[in-house]
Amino acid sequence: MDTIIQTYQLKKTFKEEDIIKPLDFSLRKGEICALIGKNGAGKSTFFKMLAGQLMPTGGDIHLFGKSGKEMIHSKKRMGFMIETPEFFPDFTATQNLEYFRIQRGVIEKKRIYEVLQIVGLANQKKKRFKDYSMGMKQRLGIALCLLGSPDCLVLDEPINGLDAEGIIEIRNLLLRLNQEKQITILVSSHILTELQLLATRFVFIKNGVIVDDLSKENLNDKSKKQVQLKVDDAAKASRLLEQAYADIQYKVLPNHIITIQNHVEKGGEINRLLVDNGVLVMEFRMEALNLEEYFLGLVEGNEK
Ligand SMILES: Nc1ncnc2c1ncn2[C@@H]1O[C@H](COP(=O)(O)OP(=O)(O)OP(=O)(O)O)[C@@H](O)[C@H]1O
Repeated sequence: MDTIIQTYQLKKTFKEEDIIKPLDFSLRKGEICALIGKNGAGKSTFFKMLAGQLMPTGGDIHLFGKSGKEMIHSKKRMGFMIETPEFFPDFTATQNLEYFRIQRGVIEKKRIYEVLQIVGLANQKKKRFKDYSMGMKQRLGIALCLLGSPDCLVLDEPINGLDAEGIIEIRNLLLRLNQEKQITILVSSHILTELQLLATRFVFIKNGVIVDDLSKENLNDKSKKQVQLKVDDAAKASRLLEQAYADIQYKVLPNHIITIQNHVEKGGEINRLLVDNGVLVMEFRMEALNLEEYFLGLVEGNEK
């Protein structure tokens, strides 16, 4: 079974507003898939439907190939962290996990020590939860997800609010879980760069719609620099560019600015082409593409 999560036309409406538009998504075994979207894009709503915390308005969910009542068994193979769990502030990690172990019916007590070992909290046995750093709190949340020995983790913004050190801790932990324990991971964030070093696949969500779905390699290609030009006649410059390069990818932005996403290595040649044909080039620069704006479609302009 290579597909772990599959949704078919999954939809959620709140008060007649479509928060998740009919959405087809699949998570394949072994992936670390990042779901990237601004606040309010619908990430938590989507995850809550996967976890069974929210009833979909329409569509279907399959987990490990099972849906409906049969999905109960598949759920046991999943670990969800949708909101930071309510841990007892005066309890230690062990005491907190013992409470949830009993509540969730995990038989083996020794599993607590195993998961604390995995998340690197085994040597913090005496510290109370309220004295934990944000990173440690998140790691305990992940330890709780791991109690039932899941094959797949679904984590909603586990890096949110962490400092640089905390981000590295969680990133390394998730990489280890994926590589050493073969756990498939679906993780969300509203900041692409937080997950850029972690994920193998990037899915961008905007207003409840998946607007792009890229492998790590595709994303790296897109991260290349772009050329930005300010000209006196954007329409003429566009015509010249299209005549010279049939496959050119560019956008015309307000104020006669043109950005070019491919052929960036030919910057000098492009400049000469425009100038030789009577276009005044007032500014010419190479800049890194703001991937988040690009993928979430925030950049205004006439996309070719
Ligand atoms: N129970 C609810 N009733 C009505 N509207 C809701 C409810 N839950 C979420 N929404 C709305 O759905 C939209 C998506 O919210 P959601 O929490 O899924 O977004 P998100 O991408 O996870 O963002 P964030 O990172 O801010 O949590 C928001 O506009 C939110 O106000």
